[in-house]
Amino acid sequence: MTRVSVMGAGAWGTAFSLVLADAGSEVVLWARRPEVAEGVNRTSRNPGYLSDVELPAAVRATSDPVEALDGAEVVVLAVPSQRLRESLRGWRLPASALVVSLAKGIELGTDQRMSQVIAEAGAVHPERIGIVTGPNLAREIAERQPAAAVVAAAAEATALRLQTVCHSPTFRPYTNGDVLGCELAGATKNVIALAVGMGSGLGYGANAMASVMTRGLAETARLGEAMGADPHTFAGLAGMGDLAATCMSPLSRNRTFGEHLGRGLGVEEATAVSQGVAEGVKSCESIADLARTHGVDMPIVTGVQRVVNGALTPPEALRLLLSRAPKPERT
Ligand SMILES: NC(=O)c1ccc[n+]([C@@H]2O[C@H](COP(=O)([O-])OP(=O)(O)OC[C@H]3O[C@@H](n4cnc5c(N)ncnc54)[C@H](O)[C@@H]3O)[C@@H](O)[C@H]2O)c1
Ligand SMILES: O=P(O)(O)OC[C@H](O)CO
Repeated sequence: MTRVSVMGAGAWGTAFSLVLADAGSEVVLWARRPEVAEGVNRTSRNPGYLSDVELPAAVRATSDPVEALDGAEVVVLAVPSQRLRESLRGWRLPASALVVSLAKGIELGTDQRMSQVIAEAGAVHPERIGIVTGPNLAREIAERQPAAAVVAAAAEATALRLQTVCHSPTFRPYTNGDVLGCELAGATKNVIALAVGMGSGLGYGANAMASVMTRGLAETARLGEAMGADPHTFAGLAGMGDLAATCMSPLSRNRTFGEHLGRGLGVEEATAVSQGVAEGVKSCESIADLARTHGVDMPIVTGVQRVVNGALTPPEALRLLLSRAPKPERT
């Protein structure tokens, strides 16, 4: 039985703990708040997130990171992207453990992907790092609805080991060696979902949604190719798959946040009425920066960034997108 630590007891850390336990691992879930850890141990439910979901007996919790990490063969990092570096600085990861990121974001200020933050701040060799991504809305996963996912790692042995560790009767992970492409796709789809949400908040329907999704994927793939990713990644689960789930589902925090903006709320007001982290609100800045650095045109990401910064309203951003010079689809 593999001993896995899940560091972060939010919606996805909690749901993924259930997957790992269903796949046969012994899981220790680290929660920042002692009352959350105590609640998990006493009631087999996380009082803070998905509180109606009963967790398997193989999941126990602690608020002590040293206890959580003790003896872990696999460490799963489930804190928001912008909090990963500071979290890693406070933890001592077991020397030989595989380290997996669940976060979908790009770090502000450094423009680093999560695997890069783990290598740098956690002093972990890239061969021991993996990520899990794909169309995985936490609520559906916790209800054991079927889903596929991607386990990406530079080292094939790492990807295969992690695939085994999280392959449950309802969760089907595929391996992928393109860590860069998978991470870019996961972070950028959150920004595209904000744009789709804005369109929905403005009252637009399926045509607008499909147009933003498709052109959003085109600009994501452009950035990926410029940075050296495999173009096929963007048509797969980490790309098209996750984009579709996030943009279409009312469960998505990013899409919902965008809807609030589209209905006229400001970023602070939308944050106040939102539950859980909408990663795209921060990552739009770092992805727009990556686009500038690599000379890639990303009009949807840039439009979202300008709305988030308060430079444009959603209707103004839409008008700008539609008034761009006409061009062939494949440029
Ligand atoms: N919820 C989903 O459906 C889902 C699915 C796939 C991937 N993800 C990704 O997983 C990551 C985590 O998302 P989530 O849904 O669990 O978020 P969440 O908002 O539900 O929970 C975030 C967790 O991080 C903790 N946290 C917040 N600030 C922290 C800090 N400064 N230091 C340490 N811990 C802190 C919170 O206490 C909480 O336990 C995000 O990058 C998200 O994009 C989420
Ligand atoms: O709720 P969101 O918008 O963070 O999306 C959740 C997942 O990333 C979907 O795969």
